[in-house]
Amino acid sequence: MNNENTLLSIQNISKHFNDSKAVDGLSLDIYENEFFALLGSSGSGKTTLLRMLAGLETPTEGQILLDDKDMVPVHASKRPVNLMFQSYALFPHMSVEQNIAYGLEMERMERSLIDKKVQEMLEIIQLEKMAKRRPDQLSGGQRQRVALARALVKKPRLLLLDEPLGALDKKLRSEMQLELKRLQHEVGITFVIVTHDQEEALVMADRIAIMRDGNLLQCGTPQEIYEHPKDRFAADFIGEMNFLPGVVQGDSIIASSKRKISVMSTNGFEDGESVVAAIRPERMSLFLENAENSIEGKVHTSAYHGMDILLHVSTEFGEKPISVRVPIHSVGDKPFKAGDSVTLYWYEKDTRVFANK
Ligand SMILES: Nc1ncnc2c1ncn2[C@@H]1O[C@H](COP(=O)(O)OP(=O)(O)OP(=O)(O)O)[C@@H](O)[C@H]1O
Repeated sequence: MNNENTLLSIQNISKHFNDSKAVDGLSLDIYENEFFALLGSSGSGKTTLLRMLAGLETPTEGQILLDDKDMVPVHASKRPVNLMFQSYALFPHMSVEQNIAYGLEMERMERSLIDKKVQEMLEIIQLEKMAKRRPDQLSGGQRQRVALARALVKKPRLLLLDEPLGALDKKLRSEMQLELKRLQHEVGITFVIVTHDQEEALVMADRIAIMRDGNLLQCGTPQEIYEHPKDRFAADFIGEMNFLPGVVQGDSIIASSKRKISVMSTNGFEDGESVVAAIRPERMSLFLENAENSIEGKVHTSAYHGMDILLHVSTEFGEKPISVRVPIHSVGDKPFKAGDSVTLYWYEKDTRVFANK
């Protein structure tokens, strides 16, 4: 975890390509020893920002301070920063240890020191026994670890990773997410990772920045962002969310069916304003004591997911069925059929309120 010393301060940075504003006046601080994720949909400017940090793209305006020094005038090769691409770009004719040693040899480092550093990295990535193999004799996950070792052996202040797990299959991907986190912790170097996969960002990052249209929509810990998304877009982007439309009245929301939805806070909205009440599917339940909110409905579809059953329930709250995740242990092996009557319960503390737009 970070100790909240600022390592990198991005100040009002922009990159305009002709008339397209890829990054547009973005400011952000990244801490020492932090695992930071830039998350956003395609075209939101993540890669452009990363490339500016690496020195592969010159900002139209703004500053990038690393250890209080402006990096913008500094050539990519002179920055204490390393960028790892999705295609690991290992040298196919070289062994694992030669691949890791390459950057240090280019610096003409003394042989014994190179050997020591390579050995250290091999231990960290747990591939000591495969030091003599060539990349084509390794699995995808092992190749990935070699690429990481190669990027880390020169001990950059900052490691930038652009969709590093994009090429891996789902199972290996989740293994490598944990492995990357472990590695980052062990080497104590700040990682900035670009991903469009919200689950990946939640699992790996100490903090996440959600980017939208070249700017920062929200920045916070995974829990802050999941529990308190800034607006409807962020709520929809991270995890799943039900949105029930209505208008504010006092400290409640009145749905179009006139039914009252209790909320903890109307989030600054005034009486009569058009809003949505937002509730995550796993925070709704078929059995919940003392829940302030409930609604009857009919099962529209039911899908078995192993850990839980995902129900889509038609209610008076609108055309779109409400999604509910029902843990298997709470229903046993009792199947649901379309048309079954159910009642959904949820607490007001789990209900957020956003503008309806
Ligand atoms: N070299 C370029 N010339 C012109 N426009 C560009 C260039 N690079 C990026 N853009 C534009 O800038 C915007 C942001 O692109 P960027 O690649 O940074 O987004 P991204 O969030 O990384 O998307 P993805 O997840 O698809 O890679 C896009 O509209 C893109 O078309």
